[in-house]
Amino acid sequence: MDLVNHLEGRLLFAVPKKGRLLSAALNLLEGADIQFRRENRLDIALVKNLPIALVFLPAADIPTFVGEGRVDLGITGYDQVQEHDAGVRALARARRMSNEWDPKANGKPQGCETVLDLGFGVCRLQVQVPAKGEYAEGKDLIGKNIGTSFVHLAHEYFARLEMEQEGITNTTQLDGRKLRTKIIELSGSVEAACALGVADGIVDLVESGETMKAAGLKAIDTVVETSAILIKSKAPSNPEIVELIASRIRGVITAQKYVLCQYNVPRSKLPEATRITPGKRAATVTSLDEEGWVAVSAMVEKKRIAPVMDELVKVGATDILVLDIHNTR
Ligand SMILES: Nc1ncnc2c1ncn2[C@@H]1O[C@H](COP(=O)(O)OP(=O)(O)OP(=O)(O)O)[C@@H](O)[C@H]1O
Ligand SMILES: O=P(O)(O)OC[C@H]1O[C@H](OP(=O)(O)OP(=O)(O)O)[C@H](O)[C@@H]1O
Repeated sequence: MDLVNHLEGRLLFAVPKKGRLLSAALNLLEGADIQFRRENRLDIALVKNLPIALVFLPAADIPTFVGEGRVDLGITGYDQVQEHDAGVRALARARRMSNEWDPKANGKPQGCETVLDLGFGVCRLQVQVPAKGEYAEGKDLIGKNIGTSFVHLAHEYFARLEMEQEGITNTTQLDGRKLRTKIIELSGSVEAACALGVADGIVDLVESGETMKAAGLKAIDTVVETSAILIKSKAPSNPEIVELIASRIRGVITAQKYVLCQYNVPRSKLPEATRITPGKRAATVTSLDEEGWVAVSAMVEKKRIAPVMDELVKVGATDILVLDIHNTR
């Protein structure tokens, strides 16, 4: 089937085609009941049960497609959106410098908006240097070679440091600055750059720190803290479907974050117990057949459930059950 000719009237939703965000993004789609079958090697998949088409793109390109309004919705890293925005700022600066800048040139709304933090893909974009070397802070790298895939964020980071060093406080003077620090664009395995003599320092992502440690590097500063986000274009083709998808995904995320805690407690202890499990809005309290006892059910953050159960036992709760929540709205 020629999929491209079946896109008419469908909302386009970009999903990372590979890498760290792919499997969590696919889990979210499944949880939100977005049903599709992706043909081998095809980067477009029609959704069976909604007027949506999924477009599988590199995470780094998704902010461009969404920002230019070519795609309505997307899942990518906050770091990628920041890098894209820094690239747009760089282009605008270059145009201003060459007097080519025409603010009315593009009447269409540009840029993307964050709809939701998705809670996965959590890591930091950090400045890293050889662990045993002489560099201790970002400014020690001014004038040196920096390897990175995040060239625009690295450029802005070092431009700021250079300006600070020169006592310049007016950031508009970023325009037309020739950076003394050399930013070297690398597309992967950035950590190898120092050991191979390509760079004195790097700007790259760190999650557990294993890759950094294995490469004999240490972090000396953080440029951006990031996690996966749902973004939308400023003028989506169908705002109602965007809201529907956002609401379904929000429900899945909440379900993943919370468990349902149910227990019985003497009515006299109810105020203490509901202080421990206040619920999202409020705990649900029902009477039990047994005189003087009530049953309580409340949503509790998954990561807090063990201490919450300890506290409940202390105030006299019994028959405590913890249940997974499949979905919520
Ligand atoms: N170690 C990590 N832990 C958590 N999230 C990460 C990690 N590495 C990357 N990410 C997130 O996933 C996004 C995509 O990175 P990833 O390395 O998977 O890229 P990719 O699309 O496979 O491209 P590449 O070919 O450059 O590796 C990053 O922008 C970041 O938001
Ligand atoms: O702190 P850690 O848990 O070790 O994770 C950090 C690594 O993960 C990412 O790379 P990835 O493995 O996705 O491959 P890449 O280098 O090809 O981008 C990132 O670029 C780091 O190299």
